[in-house]
Amino acid sequence: APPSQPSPAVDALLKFKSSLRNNMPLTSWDASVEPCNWNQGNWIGVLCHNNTIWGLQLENFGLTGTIDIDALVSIDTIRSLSFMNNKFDGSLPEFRRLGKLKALYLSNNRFGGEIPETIFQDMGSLKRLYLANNEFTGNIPTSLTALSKLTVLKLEGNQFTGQIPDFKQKDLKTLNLASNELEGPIPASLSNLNPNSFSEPVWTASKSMSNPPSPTDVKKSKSHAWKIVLIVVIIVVVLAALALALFLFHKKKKHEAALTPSTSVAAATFNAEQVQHQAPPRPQHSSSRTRRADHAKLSFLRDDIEKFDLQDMLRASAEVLGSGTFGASYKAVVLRGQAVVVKRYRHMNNVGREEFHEHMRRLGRLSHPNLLPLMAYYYRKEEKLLVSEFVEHGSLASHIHGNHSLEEQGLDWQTRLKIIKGVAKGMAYLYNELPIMVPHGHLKSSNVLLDNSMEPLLTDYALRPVINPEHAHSLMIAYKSPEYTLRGQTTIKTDIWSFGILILEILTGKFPENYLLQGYDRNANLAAWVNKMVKEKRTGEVFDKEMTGTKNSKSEMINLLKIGLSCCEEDADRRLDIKEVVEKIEELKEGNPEEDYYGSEANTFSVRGNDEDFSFALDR
Ligand SMILES: Nc1ncnc2c1ncn2[C@@H]1O[C@H](COP(=O)(O)OP(=O)(O)OP(=O)(O)O)[C@@H](O)[C@H]1O
Repeated sequence: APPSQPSPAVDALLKFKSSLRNNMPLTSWDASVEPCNWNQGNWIGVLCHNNTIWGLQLENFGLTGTIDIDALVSIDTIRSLSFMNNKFDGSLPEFRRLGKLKALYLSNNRFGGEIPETIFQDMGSLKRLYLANNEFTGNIPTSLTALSKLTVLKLEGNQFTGQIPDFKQKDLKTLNLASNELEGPIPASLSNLNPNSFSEPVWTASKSMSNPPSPTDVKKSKSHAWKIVLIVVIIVVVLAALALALFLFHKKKKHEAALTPSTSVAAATFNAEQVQHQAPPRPQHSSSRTRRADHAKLSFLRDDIEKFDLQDMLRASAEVLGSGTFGASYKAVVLRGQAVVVKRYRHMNNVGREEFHEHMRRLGRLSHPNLLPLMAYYYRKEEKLLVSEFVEHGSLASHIHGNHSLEEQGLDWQTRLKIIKGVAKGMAYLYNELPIMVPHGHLKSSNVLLDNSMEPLLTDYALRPVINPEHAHSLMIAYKSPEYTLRGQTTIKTDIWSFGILILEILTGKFPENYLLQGYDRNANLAAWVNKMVKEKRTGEVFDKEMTGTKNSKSEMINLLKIGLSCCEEDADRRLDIKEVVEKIEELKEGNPEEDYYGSEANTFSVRGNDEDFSFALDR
C-alpha cells in the first residue's frame, strides 16, 4: 500500500529528480512506491542495502540539468554516486557538502572549467574519484592530495594544465593523468606508482586479458603521456632492481626464521608489487610461537592431495598472473614441483571466521569435471587467500583474444562448442549442488580455464556469501546485465546473462565492449551488436574469422548464437534457464537455420578453401 506520508528520502529524491532534464528514464521514481522496495518494483538507479539508500547509479541515461546537492545532502546514508556517461555540463557541483561520500563517478560527461582549489577539502572519506573524459581546465586541485583514503583517481581525458601535485597517499593504487596538458617534473612521491597509471590500463603490465582498454582511452593517448610513462618506467626499473637485491639478501638471511604469513606474502608477492605497487601488508606481530603457527596454517579442503604448508607456498618464488577486480593472483611452485595459484582477495573482511570456514567447506565438497576444485584457503581477519591448482593451458580469454601465430591457430568450432557445453554443465551442477542457491556471480572468459584436453574449468565461483556486500556491487562488474546495473545484485538470472555474453564472445571473438563501463548500455553491449547484425541480415559477419570448422557446423553455430541471444534477453524473465540451456546445447545439430530471422545464407556466408573447411569472410 502506498505510504500515507512519503518518507523524507522520497521527497528528497523527487526534488533531486525535478532539477534534472531528460529525466524520462526515471519514471519509476514514483511517490507511491518506496525506493528500496523491490517487491513493488524499486526505483531505477537507487542502490539500497537493508532498505537503506546507500547510493545512486544513474548512468547512460542522457541526463542533463542540475545536480541538486541540497536534496542529496538530506539523505545522510548516501556513500556512492555515479552519474557517468551522461551529458551533464557546467562546473563541478559542490559534492564537498556530501562529506561521507566514498565514491564519486562523473566520468564521460561535459563538466568543465577550473576546479576550485578547496573543493575536495571536506571529503576525507573519498576512496574513488572518477572525473575522466570531461572538459576540466586549470590546475589539478591540490586538495586532492589531502584525501588520505583515496585509492583510485581518474583524471584522464581533460584539459588540466600546470604541474602534477605531490600525491603522497599510501593507498593510492590507480592514478590516471593521461591525455591532459600537464607539464613539469613527476613528483618523487609518484615514482612508486605503476607506470601504466599514467597512461591507462593496469592490464598491460600483466598478461591478464580481463581489462582491455576502451577505444576512447586508446584514441585519447597523446605523445606527452608516453614521455611521462618512459621516465616513470626508468625510475621504477631502477627501484625494482634495488628492491630485488634487498629482497634476495633478506631472504637469505631469514631463511630459517618463521615468518608471520603477511610478512611472507609481502615477500612472496614481491614481483607483484612491481606491477601493482600496493602497499605491502604490515607484519602482524604475535606474542607467542603457537599463535604464529596457528596463523600460518592453511586449511585443506581435500584429502587426495599432498599437503604443504603456508610457509612452503610463500617461500616459493611467486609469479604474478594478473590482478583482477577481486584481487591479485600468483603462481607458486610447491613441494615436488606442483604449481598452485594463490589468489589474494580484497573485500572479504566483513565475514566472520566461522561463516568463512563454513562456506569454504561447502565449496570444498563440490566436485565436477568443469569446476576447478578449491584446494585450500587461508583465513585471517585482514587476509584471505584461496589456493587452487595451476591450470597450464590458460584461460579462455587468452585463447580467444590472444595473438595467434600460424602454428598456434585460434580455437576451432568443435573446441569452442565443447567449452561452452562444459561451462553450461558446470553452472548447472553449481546451482544443483550447493545447499543454498548461490550464483556463480563472476562468469567471464578469464574465469574459464582450459585443461590439457580443452575441457573448461570454472573458477572464482560462488563467492558472493563471503564478499563484503558494499563491495560486491563494484566488484562483480563483468558482463553486466541490465538489472544487475540497477540493483547491483548477482542472481541466477544475471549469471545466465553473463553466460549468454560468453557464448557471443566465443562465437564472435569480440571482447564484451561494455566491460569497462560501470553500467549497462543497451546500445553498447555485445548482445545489442549481434542483434543488430542479425536484423540487418549480416549474421555471417558476426562470427570470429579465426574459427574454423567443417561446412556442416554452420547451422550449429547459428543455433548456438540463438541460444546466446536467448540468454541475453533484456527482460530477465524471458531468459532461458540453465537446464534449458544445457538441453539445447546438447541438442545442437545440423538443421536449417531459420532463414527469415538470420538472413539469406548465400549473402552471409562464404566458403574458403576446399568443400570441407570453411571460414567466414568479412570482406564480401
Ligand atoms: N588456477 C589458475 N590457473 C591458471 N591461470 C589462472 C588460474 N587462476 C587464474 N588464472 C589466470 O590468472 C589471471 C589473473 O586471474 P585473476 O582471477 O586474479 O583475475 P581475473 O580473472 O582477470 O579478474 P577477477 O579478479 O575479476 O576474477 C587471469 O588471466 C586468469 O585467467
